[in-house]
Amino acid sequence: MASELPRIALVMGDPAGISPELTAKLLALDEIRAAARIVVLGDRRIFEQGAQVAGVDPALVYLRQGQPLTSAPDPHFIDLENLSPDKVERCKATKVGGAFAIDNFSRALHMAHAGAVDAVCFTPFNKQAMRYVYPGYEDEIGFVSDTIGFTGIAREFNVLEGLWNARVTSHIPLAKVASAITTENILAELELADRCLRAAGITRPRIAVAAINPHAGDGGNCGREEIEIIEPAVKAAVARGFDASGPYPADTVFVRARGGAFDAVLTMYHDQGQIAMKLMGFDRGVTLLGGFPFPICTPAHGTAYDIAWKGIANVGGARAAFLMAAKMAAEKCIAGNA
Ligand SMILES: NC(=O)C1=CN([C@@H]2O[C@H](COP(=O)(O)OP(=O)(O)OC[C@H]3O[C@@H](n4cnc5c(N)ncnc54)[C@H](O)[C@@H]3O)[C@@H](O)[C@H]2O)C=CC1
Ligand SMILES: NCC(=O)COP(=O)(O)O
Repeated sequence: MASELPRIALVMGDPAGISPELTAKLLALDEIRAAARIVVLGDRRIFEQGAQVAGVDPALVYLRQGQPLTSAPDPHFIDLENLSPDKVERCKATKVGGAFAIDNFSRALHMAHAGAVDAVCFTPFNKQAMRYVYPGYEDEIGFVSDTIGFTGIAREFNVLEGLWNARVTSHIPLAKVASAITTENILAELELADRCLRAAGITRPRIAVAAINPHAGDGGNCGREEIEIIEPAVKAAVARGFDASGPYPADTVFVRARGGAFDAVLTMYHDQGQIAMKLMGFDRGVTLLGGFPFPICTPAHGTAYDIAWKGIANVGGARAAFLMAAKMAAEKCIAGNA
C-alpha cells in the first residue's frame, strides 16, 4: 500500500436502506481500492448481507475494535459488532438503524479529528432514523460540530463535477425560508462558499446568486426580496472583492451554470438547487460538508427505501463522493475555518 495515499474512513450508513449494498459495491471497485487506504466502520454481518445482495465479494482485512491496522493493501474493515441482522427492519426508518449509523459516523469523526484518517465518506443516512436517537438532528452539520467540538461555520454543498451549489437556507420548512433570507445571511454563505471553492482549487470562484421570486421578482411586481435583500448582498460581496453576480432568475441560472458561466450557484433554499443538480447528474452528485477541518463527503442521493436490499442501487454517487473525499484529502483541501 503506497504510504502517500490518503486515508479515508468509509462509514456504513442506514442499514435499512441502500447503504450496505453500496458500501460493498464501492469496495469492489478497483478504482476506489487504488485511490486510498480505506478503513470501513460498521458491522461485518450487515456488510456481508449487503455484499450478497450486491453480488460482490471484495477482499478485506477484518479487524475487531482496538486491533491495529496492518500494512496489507486491502481495505480494512473494523467490525464494531454493533448491529445484529435480526434487529434490522429493512426499508424503514427505525431507532436501531439510526443508532447504528450514528455510532459508525461518530467513530469515524473522532478518527479524523485525531488525525488517524484524512477524510470521511459515508453511505446515506436517514434523517428520520437519526432523529429517533438524536432528537436535535436536523442534518449532519450540527451533529459533526457537536461530535468534534467545532464552533466555526460549516455547510452542505452539492457538487457535480466542476459545478457547486451552495444554499442560504438548508433543512428548514419552506414556510420559514423567506424570513431566513437576510442580506447578512447571504453574504456569510457567499463568503463561506468562496472559501470552500478556493480550498478545492478554484482560484477565483465565479458565484451566481439566485433570486427567490419568479423572474427575480420582475422589478418588484412579484416580490421585493431581490431589490431589498439579495441585490444589496451581491453589491456588498462585489465591494469586498468576490466574483459574485445576480440575483438571477432561479429557473434559468443553472442553464447558464451548466454551460460553464459560473463555478457555483448560491440558491436561497434546498430544492431550488437540488432539483437542478440532481436532474443534471443524479448518478454522480456529491454532498460535501464543507467548512470542517477535514473533508466529509456522501452521495447526493439518500437511503432509497423503495429499492433497498434488491442489489439494484446505482453506485455512481457513492463512487463520486469517495473519490472527491480522496482527492480533497490528497491535495490537503481543507475548507475549514476554525
Ligand atoms: N447522503 C445522504 O446521507 C443523504 C441522505 N438523504 C436522506 O435519505 C432519506 C430519503 O430521502 P429521499 O428524499 O427519499 O431521497 P432518495 O435519494 O433516498 O430517493 C429518491 C429516489 O431516488 C432513487 N434513488 C436514490 N438513490 C439511488 C441509487 N443509488 N440508485 C438508484 N436509485 C436511487 C430512490 O429509489 C427514490 O426513488 C431522507 O431521510 C434524506 O434526508 C438524502 C440525501 C442524501
Ligand atoms: N446526509 C447528507 C444529506 O442529507 C444531503 O442531502 P440533501 O438534504 O442535501 O439533499
